[in-house]
Amino acid sequence: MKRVMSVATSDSGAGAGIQADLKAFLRCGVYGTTALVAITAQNTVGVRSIFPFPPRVAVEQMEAVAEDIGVDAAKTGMLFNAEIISAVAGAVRRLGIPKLVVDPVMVAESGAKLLEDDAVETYKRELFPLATAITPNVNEAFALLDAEVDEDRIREAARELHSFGPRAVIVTGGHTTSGADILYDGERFLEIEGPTYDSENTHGAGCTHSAALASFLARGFGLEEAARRARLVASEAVRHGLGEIGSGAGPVHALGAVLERVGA
Ligand SMILES: Nc1ncnc2c1ncn2[C@@H]1O[C@H](COP(=O)(O)OP(=O)(O)O)[C@@H](O)[C@H]1O
Ligand SMILES: Cc1ncc(COP(=O)(O)O)c(N)n1
Repeated sequence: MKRVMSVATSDSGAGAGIQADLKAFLRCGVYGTTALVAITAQNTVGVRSIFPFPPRVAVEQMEAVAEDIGVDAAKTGMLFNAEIISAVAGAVRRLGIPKLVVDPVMVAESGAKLLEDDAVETYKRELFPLATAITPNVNEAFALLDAEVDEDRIREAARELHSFGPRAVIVTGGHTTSGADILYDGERFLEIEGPTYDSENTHGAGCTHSAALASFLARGFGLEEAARRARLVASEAVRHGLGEIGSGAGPVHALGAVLERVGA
């Protein structure tokens, strides 16, 4: 079984973050491990507080897992500050993690800020160059470039983000009119299309997508096929989103489609 590590933050409501990643790993047929960098006190309505760990906490977890269990691919989620991003980048390099998906989480579905302002430069300088793919949503793509969101300029934004060194950029389409994820690999653009559901229960969609992408890369699929499968897993999770859990945006349900198929 392939081994995929999530380097991310805990969401106490378990809709996003490390908890969403583990559910996605299970859904995608890989063995999931975790390196926690921070804890949020969070529910479907909002984020009350954020407690970051000292950077070495993340590094020691990454080393412990790599030395015994191994890491075929990793994803990063909410990393919160520049020190943590820098320490994680150092560990990815030293441990020789072969495939890396960087989901530059900046703002929660509920509106809370999940990244300190001065951390954007560290992402671009230290972590993006190590990434197989970065997966900003449309708001994050433009925020990383300090630009206003403009749906007609997503391709330009992807091209500019590619210049920071990731092998590919996938701008996810959950908040765009077309709903397609836009993949740019430095040579061509691909529209990763799929069903779009009219649902408010999308808390954790981005986390599920990046964890699924890392899983399919670990399993040996090429980037395009992995991106198509990740789009499908994320959209299925949205389709089965749990409106009855909490009073805000309900959590996605990564295993919903699988449970439906087995009649559970
Ligand atoms: N309403 C939806 N229907 C189907 N797929 C969706 C929907 N919302 C998001 N997705 C998919 O979930 C993944 C995450 O997208 P997005 O919502 O852009 O990220 P984030 O959760 O980080 O804001 C993408 O693959 C996107 O296409
Ligand atoms: C710990 C953690 N990580 C990531 C997200 C983003 O997920 P979403 O945009 O779906 O709120 C979150 N809210 N909390």
